Amino acid sequence: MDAAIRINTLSKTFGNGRKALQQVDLSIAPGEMVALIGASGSGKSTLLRHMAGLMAGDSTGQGSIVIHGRTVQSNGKIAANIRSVRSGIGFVFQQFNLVGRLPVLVNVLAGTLHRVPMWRSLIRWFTPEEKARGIEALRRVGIAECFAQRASTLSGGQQQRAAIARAMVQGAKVVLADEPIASLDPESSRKVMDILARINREDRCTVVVSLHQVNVAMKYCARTIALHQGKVVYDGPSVGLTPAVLRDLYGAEADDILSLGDAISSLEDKVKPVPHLAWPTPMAQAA
Ligand SMILES: Nc1ncnc2c1ncn2[C@@H]1O[C@H](COP(=O)(O)OP(=O)(O)OP(=O)(O)O)[C@@H](O)[C@H]1O
Repeated sequence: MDAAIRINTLSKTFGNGRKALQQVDLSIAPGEMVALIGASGSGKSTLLRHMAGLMAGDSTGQGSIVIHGRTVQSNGKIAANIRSVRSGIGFVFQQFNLVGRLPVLVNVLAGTLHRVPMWRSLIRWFTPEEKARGIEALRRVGIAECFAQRASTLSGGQQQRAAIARAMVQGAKVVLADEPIASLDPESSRKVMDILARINREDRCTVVVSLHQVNVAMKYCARTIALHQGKVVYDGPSVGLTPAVLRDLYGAEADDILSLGDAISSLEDKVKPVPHLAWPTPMAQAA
């Protein structure tokens, strides 16, 4: 089967000479839910932004990203039809990216804007069917009753759930979530992760989620990709990332990723771990 996401030899060097990604090669199958972990500065956000075509990689090599057979970027150039390619990619940001003064439902329906004519998007006129779809997405994330409220009046966790509802309405087959629980309390974190797991399971949506802590990755994702200084240092079953392996890969920085005082570990008994799929031998190399 064709990969949902294929990344070939992608590198990114910022203007200041910082090598944020180095020769990244990855293939993610349709319907996978994959965690991207790594210490601060390891390149997680940069990689997700490249996948969404929000940033172009280096043009000195053969770097490319293809999502569901459509080129996002190739050799440092974002595809000319990126708007159309991006319509199949939902992006969930750490800071939600909702328009605070607009009602929740309008924010969610922004996910349909690639499909509606420009004049309708300008006056924010949506058909009853579109509104019903938006309400249904809000129901699935558990905040349908908030549809008419201004987005700014929602809690952080509710805003993040609205952001995921926006990706659902968009009909995204790939959802990229960049540290979606980094600024949330434990209970909200659990709800957001549960919703990402549900859209993965029920909608067969491919989900790539960057996380700081490996214990959250283990609970929700069968596969983890670990980055260190822009390189993929581990790609395999999440359960394989034992403290010893993490210390091998990250040295002293492993404590950051292992931190067990975080959010979801305190809710351990409430969260059902995902069944771990059989996975080929993990790729691990010295950092
Ligand atoms: N616009 C930029 N210009 C220069 N360097 C950058 C830029 N954006 C990111 N970097 C650098 O690239 C590296 C990777 O950053 P990135 O934000 O992708 O890491 P991260 O793993 O997402 O970190 P965090 O967990 O703290 O969000 C870091 O060293 C960062 O300082």
